[in-house]
Amino acid sequence: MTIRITEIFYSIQGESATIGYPTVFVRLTGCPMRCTYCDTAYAFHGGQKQSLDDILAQITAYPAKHVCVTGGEPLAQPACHDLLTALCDLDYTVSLETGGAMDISQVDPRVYVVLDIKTPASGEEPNNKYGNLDHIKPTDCLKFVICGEQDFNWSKAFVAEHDLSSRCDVFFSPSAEQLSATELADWIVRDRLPVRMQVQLHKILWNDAAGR
Ligand SMILES: C[S@@+](CC[C@H](N)C(=O)[O-])C[C@H]1O[C@@H](n2cnc3c(N)ncnc32)[C@H](O)[C@@H]1O
Ligand SMILES: Nc1nc2[nH]cc(C(=O)O)c2c(=O)[nH]1
Ligand code: SF4
Ligand SMILES: [Mg+2]
Repeated sequence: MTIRITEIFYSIQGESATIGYPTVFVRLTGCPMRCTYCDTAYAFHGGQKQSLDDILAQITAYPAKHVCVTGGEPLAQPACHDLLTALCDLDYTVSLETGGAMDISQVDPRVYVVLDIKTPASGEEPNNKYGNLDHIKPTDCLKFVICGEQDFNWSKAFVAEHDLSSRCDVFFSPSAEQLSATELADWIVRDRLPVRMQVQLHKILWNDAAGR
């Protein structure tokens, strides 16, 4: 069994509930979606097929307790499930970044799922698998990457309609260089929304296109 990998690197978690923790990132190659703002298009193609043992050896070489499995779309490769379970068995705190086009029901329940709900301006809203919301645990996160005021209004209505904030942490994040973080924060405060504001910490720290 092999998994196609774009990169494995050690950095500081820049997003969602485990922000700030030293973390090993495993970026799987390939994605069925094409979000307008995607900062990781370099992971759509290429990469290298690697065995689970080789992947685990690279991860365990770093002194981190946290592993973030991301992409591309990690769940587009079925063997991602074996990787997630192997990492949980090694007692890592494992988070999975997923874009919501794939079924999350078979993800190891020890994994912290970060499920991105694609907004209209992402261009991928029709590909949201809304049945995934039935499998969200209180320890998971939902994330909305917001490109502008229409996205904000859509996300606000969606959170209210499904009472998402009572189910788990909900993050609103500005699409980098497209919407000002201050403006988004002002809207959240103005409308008294029960959501968590997030900016991508790694872009503030290193101004990388994708993060490291
Ligand atoms: C690169 S994706 C990989 C995982 C998965 N494909 C997904 O979309 O969740 C990781 C996270 O980065 C976010 N992201 C990508 N480009 C972004 C940008 N320009 N600004 C803010 N967040 C971005 C995505 O929405 C997603 O939450
Ligand atoms: N530092 C850093 N934190 C991240 N958290 C989620 C990331 C991702 O690309 O999924 C990411 C990333 O690319 N870099
Ligand atoms: S789903 Fe994730 S990796 Fe795929 S295009 Fe959208 S942001 Fe990029
Ligand atoms: Mg990134």
